[in-house]
Amino acid sequence: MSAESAGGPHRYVVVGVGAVGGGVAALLHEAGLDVTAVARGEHLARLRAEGLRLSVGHEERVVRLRTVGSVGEVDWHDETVVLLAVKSQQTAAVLADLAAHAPPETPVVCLQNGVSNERAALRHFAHVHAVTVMMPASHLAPGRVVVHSLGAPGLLDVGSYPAGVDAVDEALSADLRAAGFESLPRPDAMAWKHRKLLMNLGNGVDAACQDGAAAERLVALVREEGERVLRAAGVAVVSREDDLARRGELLRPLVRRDEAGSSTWQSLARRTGDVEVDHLNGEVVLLGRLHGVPTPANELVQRTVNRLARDASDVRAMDAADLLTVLGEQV
Ligand SMILES: NC(=O)C1=CN([C@@H]2O[C@H](COP(=O)(O)OP(=O)(O)OC[C@H]3O[C@@H](n4cnc5c(N)ncnc54)[C@H](OP(=O)(O)O)[C@@H]3O)[C@@H](O)[C@H]2O)C=CC1
Ligand SMILES: CC(C)(CO)C(=O)C(=O)O
Repeated sequence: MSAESAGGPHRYVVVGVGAVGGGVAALLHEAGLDVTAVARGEHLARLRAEGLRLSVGHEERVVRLRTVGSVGEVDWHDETVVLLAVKSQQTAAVLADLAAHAPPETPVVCLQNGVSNERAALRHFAHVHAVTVMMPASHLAPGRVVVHSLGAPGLLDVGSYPAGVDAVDEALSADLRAAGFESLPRPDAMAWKHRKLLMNLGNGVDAACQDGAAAERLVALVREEGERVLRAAGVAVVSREDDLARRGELLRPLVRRDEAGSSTWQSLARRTGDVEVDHLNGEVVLLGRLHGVPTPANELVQRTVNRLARDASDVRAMDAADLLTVLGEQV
């Protein structure tokens, strides 16, 4: 626990140590926090054999994390906090596993995009927390994580789900600050996550389509639908201005477009076979259906990106102009 921390000491179990989870686990570990990483496959083998090759900004080093191959191998304690950092389509399987092994009072923190993970976690665990993840990072090869920021490695504001701030939020936020992140406890974390959701509606287009004016138009369409749907659903969303003010110049990402795109681009680039789009554009589609708002652009992006993932297609192989034509739109 950091000296600043309140409500601890905490032991962090990070489930999913890819771009975000790997970066957070490594930096918390380097700050002296007790961290266990849960990984799988070739990534797990590399972490055990060679450690995590971590780049942050221009610096690179190897970080030796305590690593296990499943949550069943974790030595669970009362003070354990789970940081869930898998893609949203992987959450259900992880939660089922966690429910079988972790004590039910374990706090579960969703270090993820989208807004569906917290609700899913609450079916199994009474204490769920939400983090708005502003952290451009990539994990494109086993054993390797790159944090693309020249400023703070990430901006990770924390709050209780569905609302409020408790001692776990305060302690986690302090530990994240001790690890170099920018972080504040926030009682309205989900309003921030809904603003982030609107931004992430562009992830699928970034993964599927070449850059250019047509892609920009398609992103604008999915976001306009998203704004309309959230308004119709009466969901609280922080303003674009507040979001921009919070980001300020804190991150200064160094992402090179040829090296890593959005997290959905990375899933497609790694040919993982599945993508997060059902929990990003699919969230807008779901809310649209519940509230009688048409969402053709989000439906098309959802279907298209799922198909590309299933077919293990190349990234950015499509021309967004073709998708605009399907929608009866043009640049
Ligand atoms: N990357 C980024 O820049 C950002 C990502 N985010 C969000 O953060 C969340 C995590 O994304 P990201 O870090 O990119 O994802 P990654 O795919 O890079 O990392 C997820 C890791 O979890 C592993 N995993 C999945 N299921 C299990 C399991 N059951 N047991 C152990 N390990 C498992 C994956 O393994 P495998 O590869 O085998 O599937 C992978 O190594 C997402 O919600 C994303 O949208 C938010 C902001 C920025
Ligand atoms: C880094 C960022 C903001 C945009 O690409 C992101 O959230 C993601 O990749 O999912």
